[in-house]
Amino acid sequence: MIKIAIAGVGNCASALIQGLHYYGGDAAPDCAGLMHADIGGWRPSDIDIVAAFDIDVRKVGRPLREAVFAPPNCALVFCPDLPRASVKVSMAPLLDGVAEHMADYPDHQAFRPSAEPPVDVAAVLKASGAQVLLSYLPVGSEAAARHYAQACLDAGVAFINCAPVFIASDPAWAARFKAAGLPILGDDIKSQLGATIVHRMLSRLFGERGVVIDRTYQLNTGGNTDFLNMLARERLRSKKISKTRAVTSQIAQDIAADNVHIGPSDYVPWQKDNKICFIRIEGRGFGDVPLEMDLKLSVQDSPNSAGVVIDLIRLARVARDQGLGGPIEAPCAYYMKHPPQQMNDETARSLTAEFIRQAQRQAETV
Ligand SMILES: O=P(O)(O)OC[C@H]1O[C@@H](O)[C@H](O)[C@@H](O)[C@@H]1O
Repeated sequence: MIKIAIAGVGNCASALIQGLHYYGGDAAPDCAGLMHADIGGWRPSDIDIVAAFDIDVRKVGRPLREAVFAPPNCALVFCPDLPRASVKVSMAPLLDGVAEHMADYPDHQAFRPSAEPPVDVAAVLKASGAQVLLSYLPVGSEAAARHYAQACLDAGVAFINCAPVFIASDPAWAARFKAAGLPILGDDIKSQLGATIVHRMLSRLFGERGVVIDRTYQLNTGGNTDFLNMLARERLRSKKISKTRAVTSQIAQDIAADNVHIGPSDYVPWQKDNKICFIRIEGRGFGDVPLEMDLKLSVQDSPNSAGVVIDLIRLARVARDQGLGGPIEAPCAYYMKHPPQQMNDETARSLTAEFIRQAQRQAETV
């Protein structure tokens, strides 16, 4: 089994945990909806959650199978019956890992930090036997993200950083993971078929077809706690950088910062976990003649993220077994918005495929 721990029992954790059970049962024998059924001999049903951390009184102390459906979680329920055996959610140190603006909206006013004393994260990781920690902290949780990264180093655990806090892409942190012989995959999850991958692919297409991009925007609205938290503009610094670089790295020519606007745009409570993205690209083609493209994408945000995380967990385990420390470059570039090294998605995909093929070969010879 691949033993994982989860920091942050929000909508993304809900979708992932439902997915683990969904793909472990008879519901999807053909594995439709997965990018990879098997990575290095590991299937989704081989993933076991051995520890979970949160701070919300409605989740802490409860079995994870119940906590994932506790408010304010609102992810689509596509697999309601989760197995009985499940860990209890531990109280994490508060730090800055608390979403903002919850007092302003009725659905969120019941939020309180649990009165339970916070656990020692590294000690819980060690005692649970976790091999990989997944960070689903709210945007802007700079101190909390570093706390979990340090706990991974202390406990000998691989780290997957789904949040837009720069750890894998910070050379100092990357070096510390490398020295410890522990893989790190980050930063900021790029969803399975979401705003970033679509905007990147289209930006690249313009360049490949000789069309100059003059201006572009990506506006996103949603109604989950992630979007609520992002109303706090001061928490958005890294997120804006991450999302913007993910796209501008794919634009063939230099483009002035003023001509690119990418970000979370508004919180619309009734949208719940439905994220709606509007992309506009204005360019000039043959004869300098203008053209423009508008696109609307509507997705369920959390399953869209889980479709990527389910690969990353298995890649982290494979890398850990191979003794690879530090950021694993190709999967970081393929699955994350702000990797240590940006690549185009075609290159990142083929290098990741090669990494998986090698892991498969090793699994077959064992
Ligand atoms: O759709 P994109 O642009 O790839 O971004 C997706 C992800 O971005 C992360 O920052 C969010 O916290 C996730 O919930 C989300 O799935």
